[in-house]
Amino acid sequence: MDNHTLITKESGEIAVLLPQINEPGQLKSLSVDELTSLAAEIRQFLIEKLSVTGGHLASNLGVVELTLALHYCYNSPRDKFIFDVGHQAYVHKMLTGRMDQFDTLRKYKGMCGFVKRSESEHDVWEAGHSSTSLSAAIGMAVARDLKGENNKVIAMIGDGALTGGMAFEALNHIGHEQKDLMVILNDNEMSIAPNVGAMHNYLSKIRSDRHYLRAKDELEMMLKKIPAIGGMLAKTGSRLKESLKYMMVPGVLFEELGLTYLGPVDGHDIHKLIETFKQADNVRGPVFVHVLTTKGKGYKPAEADSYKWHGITPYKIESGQVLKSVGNPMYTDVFGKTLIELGEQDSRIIAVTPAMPKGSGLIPFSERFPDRMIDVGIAEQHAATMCAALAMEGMKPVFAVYSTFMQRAYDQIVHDICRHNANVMFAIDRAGYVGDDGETHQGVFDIAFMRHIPNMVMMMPKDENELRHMMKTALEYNDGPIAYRYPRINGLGVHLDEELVPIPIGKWETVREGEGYAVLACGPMVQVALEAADQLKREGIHLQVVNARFMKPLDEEMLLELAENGTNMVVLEEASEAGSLGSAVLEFYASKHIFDTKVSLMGVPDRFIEHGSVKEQREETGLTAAGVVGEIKKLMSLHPYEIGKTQFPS
Ligand SMILES: Cc1ncc(C[n+]2csc(CCOP(=O)(O)OP(=O)(O)O)c2C)c(N)n1
Ligand SMILES: CC(=O)[C@@H](O)[C@H](O)COP(=O)(O)O
Ligand SMILES: [Mg+2]
Repeated sequence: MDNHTLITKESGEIAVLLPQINEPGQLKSLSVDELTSLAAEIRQFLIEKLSVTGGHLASNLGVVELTLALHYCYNSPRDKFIFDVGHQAYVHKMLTGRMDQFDTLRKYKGMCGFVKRSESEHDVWEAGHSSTSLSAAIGMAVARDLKGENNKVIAMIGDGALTGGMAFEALNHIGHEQKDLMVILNDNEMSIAPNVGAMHNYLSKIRSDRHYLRAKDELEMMLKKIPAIGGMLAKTGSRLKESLKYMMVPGVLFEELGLTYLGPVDGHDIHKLIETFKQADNVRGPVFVHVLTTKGKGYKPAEADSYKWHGITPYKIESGQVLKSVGNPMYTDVFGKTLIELGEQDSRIIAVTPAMPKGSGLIPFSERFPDRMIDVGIAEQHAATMCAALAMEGMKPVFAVYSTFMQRAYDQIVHDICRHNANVMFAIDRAGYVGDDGETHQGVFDIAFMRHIPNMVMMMPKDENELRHMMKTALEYNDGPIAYRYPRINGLGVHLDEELVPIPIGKWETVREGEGYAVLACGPMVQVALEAADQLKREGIHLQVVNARFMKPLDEEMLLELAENGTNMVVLEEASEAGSLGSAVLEFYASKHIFDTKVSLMGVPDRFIEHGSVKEQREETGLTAAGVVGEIKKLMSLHPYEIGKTQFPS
């Protein structure tokens, strides 16, 4: 593709430098002024491309100069660039030969929204989940030294990602190991939401305090002037130096951890960035470079509200108007609204979010009950254990968490919540396929890793109205942890009951009568099964559809009844086929020594499912009405059932 066509005329500006960049080595011949012009062209490109595809605009606009300076100063892929989360690597992708793929960003079979090793040799570390970069950096540095190589290892971590426990664990180890590596803190004072926590407060102090902002060199010069002569005076001198350091040297916390702190440096000033990296190159051991950036830099709407523009759907460039498809309320919205209703009734309810207040639909709740919504930062493990303690003190915590991020808290769920049998309610959002974020974010493992834990109750609603009833069920359940999981899609637009009635624990419902063959489905798959039943009905086949709304406990009575009737069945779920509801059904029959019942599994196969729309992901894995029809017909041919015992109205 001709790179000259990359920048449209819409902006009236034509890119001059950008079309010439096919690989990062070409940057080295540019002057700082040219790099600055290139930064403007990159921004224009991103603003235009993402207006069509959507994506993580604000984070990427903030790191344009930083990424340019890194590629200018170092030699990727020999030097290893590790991007934390990996949502802010668009500029890196542009500079490493992928400019022509931006029209396919996050699209099915298109370019991934995160760092992806199969896309480029310059992508050395994949992520999607936060706070892994520092562990990756020390791992690569140790390996480099053992291999006797001498490349640089550079981790770029955001201030949000720095709130994650893993990052602290890694810093602790990095300071101990004293390997040569560079940690770049991209501090834009934002996680997705405004950042939280004591570390955030500490960084803000460095940012804003004029004393702290003094150049470190200047301070060191001052300190050197304190006489270094023997005896009392020397002792006093060194104590004084230490005190002054604590008072005046920025980043002393990182210095005390064993990293050389450089900064804070303006992350939009390429000249200063280059100077700082040169300085860093002269340091032995780990260096911590504190870079200050503005999230959304260069696009007014994104600068003004980077929260909204963190991950954005397509928009109009001129007005910044976001083009959202109108549809039924999302499950998340119904969750948020219902939580307020329940919160009015029960003051013990406390919502806990690990850094996803808006994504989890909790903003209205936090506005209504400011003291009862806690954002703990990117700290899923801590959130889970804290919820256990809240519950043990008589509160009713709702751990609102994306399925994928809950993976972080597995041990805390086992050890602190389930073992204590604490009354924690889990609101597991993004359960099932999530669409354009792709494989790192799919919510398809939680049934498998939750249902085997003693004391856990787990359910999934067939529609948003049932979600409301499940939330009431959870609130009234006082026998231990209970989870309701729901997908990242619009609801069905069903009527929402005002009066909420608890559902009997472990009771499934038959939503369509049938004979001989049944689909046991959960969540949105119930709708898919009903569509399949409609298609089969036209062929005279009466498929029973069961809303298997409890993943644990199972409706054993219904399962025994189905077996007694000789019903052959498909278990349909948007969850890993291994270990989820289908496995639970098979385990149940095996435990009862029932081996005649034919059970076929339709779930997510044993591989990671890439980005695309939810529809495409379902099609790829056969979780569609057509897929169910095919599977039922296969069952019919392998295990014919004598149809005709029951009469159905036509
Ligand atoms: C374990 C985990 N929890 C939550 C998230 C969701 N998440 C993605 S980016 C992000 C904010 C990261 O903030 P920061 O590192 O400062 O990057 P910025 O977008 O500000 O550049 C969050 C909370 C995640 N990716 N991983
Ligand atoms: C990078 C990241 O992890 C988040 O920004 C994520 O993309 C948010 O996903 P939702 O759009 O589902 O809230
Ligand atoms: Mg940030």
